[in-house]
Amino acid sequence: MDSFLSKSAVYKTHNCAQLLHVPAGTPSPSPSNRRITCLKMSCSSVFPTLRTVTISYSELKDTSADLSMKIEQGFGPNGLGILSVTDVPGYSSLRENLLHLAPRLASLPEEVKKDLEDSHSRYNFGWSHGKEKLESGKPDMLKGSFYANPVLDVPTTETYLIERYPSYCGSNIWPDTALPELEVAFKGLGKLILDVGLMVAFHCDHYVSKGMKVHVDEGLEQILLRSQCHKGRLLYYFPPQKSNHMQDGDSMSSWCGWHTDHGSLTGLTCGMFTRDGTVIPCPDSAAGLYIRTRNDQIVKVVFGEDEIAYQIGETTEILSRGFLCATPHCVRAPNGEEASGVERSTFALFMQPDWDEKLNFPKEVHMHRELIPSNGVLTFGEYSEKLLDNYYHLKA
Ligand SMILES: O=C(O)CCC(=O)C(=O)O
Ligand SMILES: [Fe+2]
Repeated sequence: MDSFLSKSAVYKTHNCAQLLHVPAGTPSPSPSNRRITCLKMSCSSVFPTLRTVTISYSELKDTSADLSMKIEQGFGPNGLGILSVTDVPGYSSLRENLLHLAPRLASLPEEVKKDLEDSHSRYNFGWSHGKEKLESGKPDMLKGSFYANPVLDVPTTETYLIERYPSYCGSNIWPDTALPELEVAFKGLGKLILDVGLMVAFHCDHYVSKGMKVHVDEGLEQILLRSQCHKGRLLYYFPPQKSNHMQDGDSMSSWCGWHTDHGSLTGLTCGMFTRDGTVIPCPDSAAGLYIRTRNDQIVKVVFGEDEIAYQIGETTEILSRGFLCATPHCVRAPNGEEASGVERSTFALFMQPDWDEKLNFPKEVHMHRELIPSNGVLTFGEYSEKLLDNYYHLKA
């Protein structure tokens, strides 16, 4: 296991760190006989730009296909923690329809957005702006989010569950009058990303089961299939203001701070850049999604508009004992004169275990160790509420 988790090799050429990827496909105890190839990339900014590993929808649908190699290249210990799925039928129009609604939602009158807020769930349903803390501890004013469960409007009516796990067991809040199109567009895209995500999960289980014993009920696919608390997030990044550009952390994470998603698997659309709601090419090629690799290299990651990207969350890294690795990421805002007025909209689907799913944490956990009780057992809902305490104000 140790050598399987060995780091990828990095060397420098022309001032540009080249990430060498070590493909395998079978968790191998011996890295020495692996073939080494270099991923396609360009060096348009100080940081190299890497293309995601891709899997086509038809490959993914084939349950007899062995995609272990691609799963390892994307999600394994030497991967970036991201891969993308191409040619998903119906995806492009669902993405465009929903992303166009983000600037419209953000520009609704303040009193209308206030009615879409839900403090009880710590703003994990409906509209959320300026409620999360940045790395600096200041409120995050740079992005607005709209959260909803794309599958269930009312996951439960049990009061004790809603009290215990407010961020998952609450109900959706839709802007029925102000933006009635949002509900259909959000649910349509969210459900499609979930369906494709379940296929990705099937192949992840296949890959992990080559390296460790995975109980039938405890694989990623089954955990996600029985979950009632997947959460979609429509994100709108406000145009960067020169004044708050550098003050909150470094310019790298100027739109969204460094973090790892805490759930199981996150589906992500390619961001759409607009100015006053009209789609534009991004004027700064350095703007967008960045990832920190396993050996602390920072790379810009790109994938096509018509592809759905998937990232591994912390819970999967823990439960798969590191065979699938979560990845720290952030979003960089555009810089320069031409960046004025540039907005970015995107959608993330956080696929995660059910609130009462018991997580058996391994003895040695390298993240959030302080949250895990001595018997190593916590429900996913308990684990998440503890994590939320770090990002929002503590519950009264
Ligand atoms: O905006 C993006 O591309 C990423 C958003 C993200 O990382 C998140 O919502 O967790
Ligand atoms: Fe994220």
